[in-house]
Amino acid sequence: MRVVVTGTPGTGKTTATERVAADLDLDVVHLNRLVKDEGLWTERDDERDTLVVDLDAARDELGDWDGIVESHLAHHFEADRVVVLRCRPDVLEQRLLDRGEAEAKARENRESEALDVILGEAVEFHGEESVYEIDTTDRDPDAVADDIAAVVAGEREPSAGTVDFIDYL
Ligand SMILES: Nc1ncnc2c1ncn2[C@@H]1O[C@H](COP(=O)(O)OP(=O)(O)OP(=O)(O)O)[C@@H](O)[C@H]1O
Repeated sequence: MRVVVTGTPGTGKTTATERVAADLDLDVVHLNRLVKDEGLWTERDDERDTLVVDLDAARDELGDWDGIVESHLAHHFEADRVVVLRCRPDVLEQRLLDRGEAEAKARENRESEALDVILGEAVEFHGEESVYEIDTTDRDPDAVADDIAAVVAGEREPSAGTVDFIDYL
């Protein structure tokens, strides 16, 4: 079973999937770490202080994977189920600022979250029947991890478009 966990930076993918890995004894790939460790990028985006990921090289590196891949780019990979973590944009912006991100980056991600950018891509690439949206606002990481585990176990119905953050633009 291949499950990707995607979502705007700050929705809590790394935090929640670390707990799922511990609870379920599953392999979890944190793609951002793999990209850095293996040099799977093409250039540095100095303005955004990020690396431009080489998705083909990342696909090759992952090979015939099983378990969970976590990243805001994870929905670009083939998968059986696609979890999209969501967070109310003002809360998301604050989480990013608390994590030490630059104001411009926090604001950009707040706007992207309000516009459903990643959810839209996930549905476009995989179809609504494969997408599971989980709102992490006001929920602790263990509760989010339980919801992801329920997707892995096949105990949740697909859901997309269940949150509406457009008023937070
Ligand atoms: N459920 C939660 N409630 C409150 N804060 C959270 C929650 N999950 C994560 N956080 C905090 O929000 C910040 C972002 O979390 P995390 O790094 O897991 O997000 P991410 O989606 O993996 O981000 P990135 O895509 O940049 O790796 C961290 O400081 C983390 O401690």
